[in-house]
Amino acid sequence: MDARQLKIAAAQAALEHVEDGMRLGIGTGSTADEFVRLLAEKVADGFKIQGVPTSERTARLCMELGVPLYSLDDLPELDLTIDGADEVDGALRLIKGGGGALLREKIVASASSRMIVIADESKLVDMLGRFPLPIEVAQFGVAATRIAVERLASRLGLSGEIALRLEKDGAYLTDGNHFILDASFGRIPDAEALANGLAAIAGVVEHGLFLNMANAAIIASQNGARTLLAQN
Ligand SMILES: O=C(CO)[C@H](O)[C@H](O)COP(=O)(O)O
Repeated sequence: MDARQLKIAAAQAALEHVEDGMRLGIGTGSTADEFVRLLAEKVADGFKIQGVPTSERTARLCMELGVPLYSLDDLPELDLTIDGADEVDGALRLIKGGGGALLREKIVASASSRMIVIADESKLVDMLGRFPLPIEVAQFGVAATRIAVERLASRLGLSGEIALRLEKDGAYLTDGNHFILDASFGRIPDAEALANGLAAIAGVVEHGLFLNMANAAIIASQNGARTLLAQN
């Protein structure tokens, strides 16, 4: 299986957890896109779901393919969210936000009774931190926020570049009109301390550490898709 087929395998396995009539959070990224394509085929066959997208990108794809969408304000309590991840550790703690949708992804996952992560095995790590941690920050005072993040990192014994995410026309802007700082700290031994510290910084809107959120992760490899369950 090539990289795309692995994503499709994970998405296909996740679809088995989606029941007729569910209120469904729909994630963002290339793996989540495969899930949307498979879901759209079921919807075309008469399967009923109410979807809440985690980004404008996912909303566009859903609309193009006929997946019914609602806003989270219309459907503030969801049954299940299916989303990708940039990293997954053995305790199903995640780094998310590579696609820039971390704030909406975290809000939607938090509004869901269950979250299932879909990924290929390249995303599995023994400790979070190989992937740069996305931190969504207010545009106002970004230099001061970055210094506050650096000081926090140093208190926790972490170091590494903290880079403003760029795209071709300048700084990358999230759907909420915020900037992203990508923090290359390397291995993060105490993800809880980092998450708590980031949450306490005024300019930080949200960070990409998703701790105690995923109930299951469906990991696709050449041997098929296997499901890891959270211990909580
Ligand atoms: O967090 C995300 C977007 O903000 C994505 O879930 C994450 O980046 C994984 O994307 P992909 O499936 O393309 O590897």
